[in-house]
Amino acid sequence: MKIFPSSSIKKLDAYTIENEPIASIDLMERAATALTKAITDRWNTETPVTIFAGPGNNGGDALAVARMMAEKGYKLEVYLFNPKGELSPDCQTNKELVEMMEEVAFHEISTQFVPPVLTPDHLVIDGLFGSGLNKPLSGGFAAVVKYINSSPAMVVAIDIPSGLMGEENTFNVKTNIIRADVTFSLQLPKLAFLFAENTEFVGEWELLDIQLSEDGIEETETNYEMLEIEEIRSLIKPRKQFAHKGNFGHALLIAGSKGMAGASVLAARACLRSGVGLLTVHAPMCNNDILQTSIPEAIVETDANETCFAVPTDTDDYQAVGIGPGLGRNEETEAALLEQLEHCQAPVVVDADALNILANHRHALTHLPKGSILTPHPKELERLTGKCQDSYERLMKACELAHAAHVHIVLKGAYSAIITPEGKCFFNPTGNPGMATGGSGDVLTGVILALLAQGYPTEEAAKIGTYIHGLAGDVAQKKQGMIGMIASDIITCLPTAWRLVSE
Ligand SMILES: NC(=O)C1=CN([C@@H]2O[C@H](COP(=O)(O)OP(=O)(O)OC[C@H]3O[C@@H](n4cnc5c(N)ncnc54)[C@H](O)[C@@H]3O)[C@@H](O)[C@H]2O)[C@@H](O)CC1
Ligand SMILES: Nc1ncnc2c1ncn2[C@@H]1O[C@H](COP(=O)(O)OP(=O)(O)O)[C@@H](O)[C@H]1O
Ligand SMILES: [K+]
Repeated sequence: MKIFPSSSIKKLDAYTIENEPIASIDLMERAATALTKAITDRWNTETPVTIFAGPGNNGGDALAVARMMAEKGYKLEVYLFNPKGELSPDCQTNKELVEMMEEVAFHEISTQFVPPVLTPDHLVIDGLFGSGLNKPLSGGFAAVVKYINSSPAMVVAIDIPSGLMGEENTFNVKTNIIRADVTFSLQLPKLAFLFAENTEFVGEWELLDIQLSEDGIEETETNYEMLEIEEIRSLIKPRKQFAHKGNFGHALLIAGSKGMAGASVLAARACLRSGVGLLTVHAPMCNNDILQTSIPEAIVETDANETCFAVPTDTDDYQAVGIGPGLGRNEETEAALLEQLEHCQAPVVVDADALNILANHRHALTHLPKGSILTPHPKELERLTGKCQDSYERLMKACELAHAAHVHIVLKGAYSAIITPEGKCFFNPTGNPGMATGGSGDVLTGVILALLAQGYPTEEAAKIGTYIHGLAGDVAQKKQGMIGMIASDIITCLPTAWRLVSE
């Protein structure tokens, strides 16, 4: 599913109007019908409703919703803010329609606004501004937003909370943005919904289908997309009847140190549960017995060092290498890692301590093996790129790094972003906060390593791996609950996740 910047949404709207064809006012009617259904499904006619409409088409939507809800018997009060005496044509039409309805208490505000009483029973519908917002709210509009935010009422935002920009909010005035409980967004999500710091404004969000032109969506370019199960399913290669383990690659995992054998065990198990033909784990001598007993399916190659990775190994026989989980950061490991990466031909998944070491040797980032993937969580990314003020800036910096180093990046978190060197970002919808537990990232490294070893192109390996990892987390959450689940449960649920997307 594509995610468009606000500038493209207007064009898409126009494309639909021209090519469906449909009159602009009828498209608004369609949006209002979907909005009214979504609202009336959740709140009954007993709910006192106060609607705040702005001068543009977001306000037009709100006024049309007011009319439709009044026709269903809701008791409504409507405030239309028109400080410049200028409404969009469709907003004007809907104003005239709602003004005529006796059952609606309608107020058009041009200067003085006496705020209505809002109780915890009230439902506020926010239709002040939508995707047409072009600067942070200020003055009278900011005052209205603050009033709504300070009230105890439930708030539903139409399309996007008023005051929130669709993409960048780094320099926005946070107190002047509506804090919605629910946002009903039209057709497609906004990029801003995917950032942690905006949940306080967006609340729970739901998409409403208003049948914007499929051709228009297809033709309009965007750098942002949400992964969907159909795409992942189409990427997974079926196994041939006479397939043998040689067809599924030999992966090398360089992981673990004294006290952190667990990270290597988790990554190795996840790799084996993701279809790899053979797996060799390179580990310090002290972890040999642990690995041999806990993962009989893996081959263990011991480092000459007792406690950490210190001697680079030959990678010629491997199709992919995973490096980092539980590696530690001592000097010997640092030197070994840099040398290992310099001489490696196969694509590498670089995670955890390997990323932290690279943060101190940024020059090495630019000559990673072709097809490599970095899998940082936000803190690891900032060690590589420098501090970021918010998720948008972090995403932009990750894009710059992917471009400069010519690597793919999986920026982890809720809605993990898979970023290509060309600047495309694919957001992952699977996963849940139960995965915010030590070791979950090691599992992801193992899954992506297995896919690279099987010969999946880098972008596909990152997409499939991230999606499956989150899906396994969702299956684990259903079985164990968010609080009780641990990273090993994600591994246990990988087979079910694979079945869900491949059968
Ligand atoms: N995209 C779609 O698919 C559809 C969009 N519709 C609605 O139309 C909305 C977009 O409508 P518009 O483009 O008219 O945009 P808005 O309704 O967001 O308002 C834009 C107007 O507000 C002014 N404005 C922008 N920022 C301001 C600020 N900080 N302070 C004061 N005034 C400001 C602009 O100059 C313009 O006049 C969507 O959010 C949605 O609710 C629906 O009616 C139909 C379909
Ligand atoms: N709230 C969440 N929603 C979805 N996925 C999450 C959430 N929290 C964590 N995850 C996923 O769990 C993994 C955590 O990785 P990481 O932080 O590296 O953990 P660790 O270092 O403990 O292995 C990532 O893949 C991340 O996307
Ligand atoms: K709004």
